[in-house]
Amino acid sequence: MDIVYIRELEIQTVIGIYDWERKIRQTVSLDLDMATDIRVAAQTEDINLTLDYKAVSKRLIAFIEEAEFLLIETMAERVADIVLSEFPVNWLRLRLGKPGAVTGARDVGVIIERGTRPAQLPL
Ligand SMILES: Nc1nc2c(c(=O)[nH]1)N=C([C@H](O)[C@@H](O)CO)CN2
Repeated sequence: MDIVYIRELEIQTVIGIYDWERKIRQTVSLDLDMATDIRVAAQTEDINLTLDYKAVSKRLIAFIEEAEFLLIETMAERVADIVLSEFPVNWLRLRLGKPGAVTGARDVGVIIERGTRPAQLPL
């Protein structure tokens, strides 16, 4: 199994549990590893026969920009649901970070894996 990935996709959104956070937009940063099979696309050079990382990115930007979650956990679960249900992906690993949310830390966040992990995928 192969991986199509997105790294450090930064999106502005309303996110957070505190009153002041409900009044501003903050940046979330997203890394996504998506298990798929790239071999047919590699042979044909047909974008329609692979997982289009631009299409995934545009869908997630549109969703997250409109969202107003309290917790990044909730956002992460919803993002995973979208990717698994709308794109040809059986398994994913998502890192969702909120850079600058904790003084002294560059980034904080969650990492989740969802779907059926391909047997030959290394840890
Ligand atoms: N596990 C989590 N911890 C915290 C979250 C969160 O979404 N998940 N959120 C906050 C606050 O919104 C924080 O980011 C404000 O600086 C605190 N902890």
